Amino acid sequence: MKRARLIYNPTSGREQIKRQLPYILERLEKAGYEASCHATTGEGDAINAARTAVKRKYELVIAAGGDGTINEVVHGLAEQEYRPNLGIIPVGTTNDFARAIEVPRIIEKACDVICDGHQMPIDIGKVNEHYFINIAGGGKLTELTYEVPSKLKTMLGQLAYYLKGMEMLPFLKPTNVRIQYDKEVFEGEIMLFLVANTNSVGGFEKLAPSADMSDGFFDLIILKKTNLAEFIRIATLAVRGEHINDKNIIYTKARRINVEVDEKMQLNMDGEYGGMLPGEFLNLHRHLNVFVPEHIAKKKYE
Ligand SMILES: Nc1ncnc2c1ncn2[C@@H]1O[C@H](COP(=O)(O)OP(=O)(O)OP(=O)(O)O)[C@@H](O)[C@H]1O
Repeated sequence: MKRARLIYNPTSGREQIKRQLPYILERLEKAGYEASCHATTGEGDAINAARTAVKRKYELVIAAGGDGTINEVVHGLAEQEYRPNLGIIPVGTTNDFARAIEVPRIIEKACDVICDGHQMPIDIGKVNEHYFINIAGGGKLTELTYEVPSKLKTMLGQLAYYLKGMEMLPFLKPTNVRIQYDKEVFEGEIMLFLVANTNSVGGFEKLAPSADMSDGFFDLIILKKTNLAEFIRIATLAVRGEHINDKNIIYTKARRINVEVDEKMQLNMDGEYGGMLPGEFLNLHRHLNVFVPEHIAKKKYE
């Protein structure tokens, strides 16, 4: 019999997952899985729970939580040779990745997606020893995000927050970097760079309009040094996806991106702290099989 392990964060979002556990486990059993679950206890625990599920050779691992929990589960699976299929139940405050693959935030419907059994092979990003499934990035702006008390989780969700809270903007400072992407190089001062695997980032659904999560490429966005007025203008354009042709933006596809920095720079991965730069971003092509709605799987992959 196939076995499924549900890894859930009991503190995610509005904490509705706990009440729904019997329902989820029953749905999995009906779909032919022997199902069990693990409640995460704090930072890093979902990584260990995913590693254990790999060791025990589960066929399916389900991450239930926000982007933080999903990132940790992806980390625990992606580093292994044997990788169970991944299901997502989006019950977090922010679920950009679930939105990218169109998994609904309603638990019953997310269970339908898993139990219907349509899968899609998804690229995973790796930088140094960290993994991401949605987006990574760096720059002073992304460092400021950790100081935001409201804990809006993804970087650009926080950018939108900053744009509302204008008092943060004067703190935006450019950083000197050398970014090598495939055979090209950018050297100079930037406000931020983003390495996107999907086009769904904190409400900016057109930030990386041509991102394709299984083409083997990242969408790289570099925002060069700008003044405050230009920065706000470009952020406004980004809402409509009209930033990509701006002279201050480099927008391109790349498989391998190497970032060198003058000063130390923090890395943001799927909205969480992801270690320090310098680093090399590698695209692990079609590295994880993820359950998606039928119409998404049919579009390209079946
Ligand atoms: N039992 C727990 N108690 C407190 N924190 C936890 C627990 N389990 C996991 N966490 C932490 O919660 C973080 C955020 O989780 P996640 O992204 O799933 O939820 P979220 O609802 O989107 O986030 P948040 O409530 O922080 O806005 C995880 O990265 C993890 O480190």
